[in-house]
Amino acid sequence: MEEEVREEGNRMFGKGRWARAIAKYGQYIALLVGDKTDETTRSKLVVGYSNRAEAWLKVHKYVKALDDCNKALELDNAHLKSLLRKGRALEGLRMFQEAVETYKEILGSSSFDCLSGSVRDSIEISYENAFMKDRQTRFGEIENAFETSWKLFPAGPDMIETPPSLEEYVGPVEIRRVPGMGRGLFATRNVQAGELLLVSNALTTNKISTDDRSELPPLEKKLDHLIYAVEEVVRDAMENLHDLTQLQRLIQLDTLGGPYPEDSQYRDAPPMRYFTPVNALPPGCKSVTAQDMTHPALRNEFPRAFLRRVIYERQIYQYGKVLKILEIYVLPSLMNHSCLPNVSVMGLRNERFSRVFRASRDIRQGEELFHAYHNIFCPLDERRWLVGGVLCKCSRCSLEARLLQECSMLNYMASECTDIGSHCDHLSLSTYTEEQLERLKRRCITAITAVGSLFKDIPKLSALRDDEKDFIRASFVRFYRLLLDPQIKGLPGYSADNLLSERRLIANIIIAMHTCDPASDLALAMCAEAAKEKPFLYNHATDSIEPYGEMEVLLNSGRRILELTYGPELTCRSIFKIFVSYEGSLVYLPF
Ligand SMILES: C[S@@+](CC[C@H](N)C(=O)[O-])C[C@H]1O[C@@H](n2cnc3c(N)ncnc32)[C@H](O)[C@@H]1O
Repeated sequence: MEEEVREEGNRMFGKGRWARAIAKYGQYIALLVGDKTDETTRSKLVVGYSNRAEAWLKVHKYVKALDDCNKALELDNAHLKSLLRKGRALEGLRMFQEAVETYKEILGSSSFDCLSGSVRDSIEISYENAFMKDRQTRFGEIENAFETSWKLFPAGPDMIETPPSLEEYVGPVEIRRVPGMGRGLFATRNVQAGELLLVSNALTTNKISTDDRSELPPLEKKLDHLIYAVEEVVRDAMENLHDLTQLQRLIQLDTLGGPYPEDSQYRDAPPMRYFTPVNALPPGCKSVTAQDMTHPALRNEFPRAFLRRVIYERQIYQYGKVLKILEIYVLPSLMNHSCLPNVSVMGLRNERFSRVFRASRDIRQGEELFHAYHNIFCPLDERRWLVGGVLCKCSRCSLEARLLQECSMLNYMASECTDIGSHCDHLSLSTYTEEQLERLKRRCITAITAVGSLFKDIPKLSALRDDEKDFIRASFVRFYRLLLDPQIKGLPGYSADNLLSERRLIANIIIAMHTCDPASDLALAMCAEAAKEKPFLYNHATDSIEPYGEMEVLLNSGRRILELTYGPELTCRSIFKIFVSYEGSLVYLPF
């Protein structure tokens, strides 16, 4: 009788009807328990628990799967299928260290050699993957993941199409309150340029199809998606209480928008353990507890109106338009913005939308961490309100605001830059007549010359430090970008030699560009179509331009440029997107 029930369970499993299979295996187990002393019954029970575990795995109920595996292993501690399923359940719970131990047990078992070659191979691969993920979670060792995936493909920009899947990592980072700015992230120790700070995966993402003509406006869809995502995570965590971490992260949903004094109850600086993977918690530090569940966010009590406003304000004020994609990152959402960021962000379009945060220069212990929310290569007026609808308080904006007030010529150049930009934004250059292009080009050339002389002729500007000059010049990058546009090629009256005289600026800007995502796009646009002739490299140390010919040399020079920019102690050996530009050619450098 019980065998019929088990077979029915197997049939349901074979048809992919997981819930039915789980119920049938449950029935099977219920018919057997009570008489565990009998050897045959014990082995039947092992199969029952183990099969149900497999069905739980199919529906991603890892705690339940783990529980069934443990019950099976209590009865037969050498049952390989149960050990294997236990390993997968532990991986599902992101408990990689325990998963590694479990796979090790299988590899060391006497019956391992009796398995078929392909099963042995797949177990070895599972072990290696879990090992790699464990190292990623605890030590931020993500280089292996890159190397493995990158090695599979030929070098070149295509590499970005195959980004590896990464586990989350929390490095030397802590949350602190920042006067007048809510909370921020800070370095807990001295960090070298290039060091990994965080790897975060999106809590939820929402793609909005552009040609969707349904009645619902995109914003409403995002809201629905967000609410659905909140409900899903809450529901899942309620059923699966070991996985409270994700739920805890929802506390941070309010960081999506600007400051809301009336919502101050939501705006605590939460403890880091909410964000730290279980295996990476310091000894003695407890993971999330049921007590932590008292926060309104965790009971999904964010009012819809609140979420709506959060999304509206982010969309309209921060970006000035409705975004096509909404991704929610929790810990990174506590990082404030600066137009002089010290953190670079690399977004991977893998299935979990991983974001990799690294120090883009040396950072001292206790220093606040900033990344750039938006394109920082435009004049102050275009940047200042892009920080969630509030005025940017970063040091670059403050200095620039003062200088623009005091220096009418700089002010004029800023409006000229914005005006020139509007030509590119609103009307594709390809629709311009020859004459219009020529006029635009001349304006750019005049502007470049004028910006160059500002820093020589105006005492307030010539007195600035070199780095301050550079970041103010970076606000006028558009002039250069336009001249590198294929539509405006030729440049009679403004030869490559002239441009080269501005190469120090260009080199600096390009180096700065990879410190933030949107700017990297700009670098790409700026460089992609440009001359592929002999490239040059700006050498900070000698303040000179060095010609390079060979790709091999370029790879080395990419590493060198980082060393020169960030200091010789650079130890980072991971993959970086580096744009090295010399008269505009682009190289995508893995190292
Ligand atoms: C993604 S959150 C960052 C975390 C935020 N400080 C918090 O406590 O939730 C973005 C918000 O932080 C504040 N903020 C971040 N960078 C800022 C900056 N440079 N100037 C002024 N406000 C900033 C703004 O209120 C912005 O809407």
